[in-house]
Amino acid sequence: MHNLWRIRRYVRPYLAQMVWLVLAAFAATGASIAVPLVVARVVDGPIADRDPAGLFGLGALAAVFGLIEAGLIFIRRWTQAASAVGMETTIRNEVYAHLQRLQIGFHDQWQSGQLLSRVTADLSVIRRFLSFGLVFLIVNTATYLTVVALLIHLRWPLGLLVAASALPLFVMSRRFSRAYIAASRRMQDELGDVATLVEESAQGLRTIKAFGRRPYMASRFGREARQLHDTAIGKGRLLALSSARFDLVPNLTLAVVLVAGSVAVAQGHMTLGELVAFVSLQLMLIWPIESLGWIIANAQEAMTAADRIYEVLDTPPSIVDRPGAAAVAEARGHVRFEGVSFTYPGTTTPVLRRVDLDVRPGETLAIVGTTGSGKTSLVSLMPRLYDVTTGRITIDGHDIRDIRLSSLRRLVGMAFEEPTLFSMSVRENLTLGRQETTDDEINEALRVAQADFVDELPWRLETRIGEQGLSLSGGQRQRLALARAVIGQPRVLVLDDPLSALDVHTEALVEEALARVLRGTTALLVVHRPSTVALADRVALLADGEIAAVGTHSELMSSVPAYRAALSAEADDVVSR
Ligand SMILES: Nc1ncnc2c1ncn2[C@@H]1O[C@H](COP(=O)(O)OP(=O)(O)OP(=O)(O)O)[C@@H](O)[C@H]1O
Repeated sequence: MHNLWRIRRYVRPYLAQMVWLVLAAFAATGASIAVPLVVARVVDGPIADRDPAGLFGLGALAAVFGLIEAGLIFIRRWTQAASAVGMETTIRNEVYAHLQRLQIGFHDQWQSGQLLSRVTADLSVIRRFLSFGLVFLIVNTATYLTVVALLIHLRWPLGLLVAASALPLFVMSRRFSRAYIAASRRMQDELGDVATLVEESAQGLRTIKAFGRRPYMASRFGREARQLHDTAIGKGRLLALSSARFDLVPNLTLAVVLVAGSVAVAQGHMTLGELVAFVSLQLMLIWPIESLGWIIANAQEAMTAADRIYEVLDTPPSIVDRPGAAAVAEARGHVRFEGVSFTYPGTTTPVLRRVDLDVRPGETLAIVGTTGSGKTSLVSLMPRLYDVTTGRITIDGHDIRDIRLSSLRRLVGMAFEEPTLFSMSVRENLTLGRQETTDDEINEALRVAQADFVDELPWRLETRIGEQGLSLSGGQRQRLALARAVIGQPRVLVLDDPLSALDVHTEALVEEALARVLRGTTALLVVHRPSTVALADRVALLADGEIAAVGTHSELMSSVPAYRAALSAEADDVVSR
């Protein structure tokens, strides 16, 4: 309940609209309550007196009330839709922005399908609650109380009987809500699991097909979908059973009222018109009671949805600007790792231990090591994708945690082994972090990355690339990612094996152009192939998370057998790939 209550912050801007719509709903209910009272007058007046002229006036009055009710319902529904969609959009934008702010460590630990279902399905549940559940909860409760008060006023013994029927309804609704909340949380979590599977399968479709794993994946998906189906059926059954029970109470009460009311009319304690009005009013209670099950269900779902959304929103981003962090406009690019150790969040074994490195301005340091030795982890610390666990990394003597993140990410350009391109134009992909880049700078970056294939694309820089750039080859994607990293000549360039998908000829061309870029910038270069090592001034050998040796390529070749082994193992690996 607490988290659902917190949603009120998003309701506040729409408070005036919400008040209007509740007032409209009240007025509409008032108009509909008035109709049975007019009918009572019709029965006891013109019908009993056989006065057709009187009938006309009261009939017109009932029609006016009917029209007013219809008009007010239109106003309510219209305002309702606009305000609820507005609130949903605001929350969705906030959750999305928060997800962007959260560190990579958070995303490592959360399945993307779970996040997806929170941003879509859970928010729709909250929208439904704000637009229907909440409004009907208020209006139906008020209708119920008003009608019961009127019934007691009309004929108190029968009215009290109707009021007493609220007791079993109360007991039933408590039981129902307890069972339903567990079922709805289970279903929302399972929905997230299914979304994760769909997303993974869409991304890994090629691998699945290539390994002939379609039947296996289909059966895995079938199992999850079946589970979701069973939970949904269980939830539906719970709702159906409760709705039937909720429905039974007013109908049984109605039967008792009809019998007792007829006796009262026969004994002259009540007029026929009063009985008609009583029964008509009592019929008006059926919808508020029937809808009780649905409203409780909707409120429970909204509570679990709010819990799930706040699980994300309440996770504070851990990689943020420190208080007093400053922008660094000009840097020479002197990079130092001082006693750096790093353990991935949520794990206990350090993947980097006591790493000390000194990369002078303009120097290129290659990082070599066997697979799993921690190369990617090491370079990921540079743009603060993760923060060091102990020790520090400095640029020109500033701890990178004391540099504003926006400034740091301008100083540091990065290309990953797995290049991610977005469903946008080549230009937008290239200038992702630097919108102000000129065409000349873009062309220069494309030249360095040997990405002249862009000229042959149908709309050159404006060509949209498919989802994740799938319509490009692996090598083409890598070259675009490399161009993106070198654009604007960042002071520190971090390249995590950016040439792995290139053929030998293209690689040689890229290396040649890259050599010129590297002269003007400090670079950390994760390298697998001996040929790429030539780009570096010095090499650091990483073994099992520790720096085993630092020196020039020829020094290490001649004096460190582990270096020779690491490079030849990588070379073998490349050949076998
Ligand atoms: N997100 C993560 N969470 C937990 N552990 C991780 C994560 N990413 C990598 N690791 C672990 O950290 C260690 C170092 O991985 P890393 O990717 O840095 O090695 P690498 O030298 O770059 O390997 P490769 O040459 O295969 O790319 C490995 O044992 C890996 O299992």
